[in-house]
Amino acid sequence: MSIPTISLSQSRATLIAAIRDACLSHGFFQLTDHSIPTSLQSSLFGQMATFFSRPVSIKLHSTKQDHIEGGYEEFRKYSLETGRGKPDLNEGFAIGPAFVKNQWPDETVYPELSGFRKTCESYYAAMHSMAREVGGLIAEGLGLAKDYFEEYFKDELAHVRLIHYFRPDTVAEETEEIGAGAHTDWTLITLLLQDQIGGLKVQYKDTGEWLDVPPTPGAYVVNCGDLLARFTNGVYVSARHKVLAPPKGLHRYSVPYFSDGNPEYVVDVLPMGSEWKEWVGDRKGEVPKAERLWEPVTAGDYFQSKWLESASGGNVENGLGLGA
Ligand SMILES: O=C(O)CCC(=O)C(=O)O
Ligand SMILES: [Fe+2]
Repeated sequence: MSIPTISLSQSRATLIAAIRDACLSHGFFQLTDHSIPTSLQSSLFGQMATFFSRPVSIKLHSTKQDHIEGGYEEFRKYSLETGRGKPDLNEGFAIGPAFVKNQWPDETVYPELSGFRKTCESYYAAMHSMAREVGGLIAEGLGLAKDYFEEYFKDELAHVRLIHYFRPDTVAEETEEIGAGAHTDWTLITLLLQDQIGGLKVQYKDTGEWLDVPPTPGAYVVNCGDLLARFTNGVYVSARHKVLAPPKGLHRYSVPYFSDGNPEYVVDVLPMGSEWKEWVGDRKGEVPKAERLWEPVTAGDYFQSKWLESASGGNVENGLGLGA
């Protein structure tokens, strides 16, 4: 059993149906034959390796100042698994849209980082278009117009997060350590690029089994987030996933694009089209209010509440920011 791999170069109808099946079963799939250039992916990985290899004191100069901004996020800053009580073994660099403050490293002071900002901005723009494209395919699969989510994507407060996972010397090899604790994403969809190290696992809702998401060069791992689950009243799966810490000496790099939406957008059960009937059996038509699983929420409020939960210490007994 593994998550499906779906090629973007097939007939639109087949593609839409394949994505819908994946959203209904695993909530995860890999997308191949997309239009993101390999050269952009490799320059991004190159820039990430250079940035994260700088001393912490330098990286701290570009520390992110609040939840919507971009910038450096220290090792062990977050704990994604509610109640696990331990911080995740990763550091990151968040990139927000141009209308928020991004704490870029000063490339005149650190010439080794020249091109970092430009590469990150190109990558962000490419991911925003890809998210809109995938959003269109998902909308059509729900029997809605292709541009149904346009208002959601307009002035979207999405973030790309450059992530660097490693096991510090102080953490024994034999301990089972977690790079990112089990969680669901807070997004409509997430588009993730991962390197060849592996360690990402997704829980299959029917059996509880943890399935590997095997590294596939250049492919995007796409998953449904909590907002897509809310839009579909829980029919599309926002699956739990986690990342194991790499073995000592190995470094894993991954890059999710979190489609968190326009902060003002109200997320509520969709007016599902006629096809909804055919593929969801007895849950047909517009889902009656009495059966709704969640109350409407703005995308911005949802993002803020989840961010505070993972960063405030809510998931870690003695607070966060413990440093490496
Ligand atoms: O690094 C990965 O493979 C996944 C990261 C992730 O799930 C997250 O940051 O939400
Ligand atoms: Fe995630």
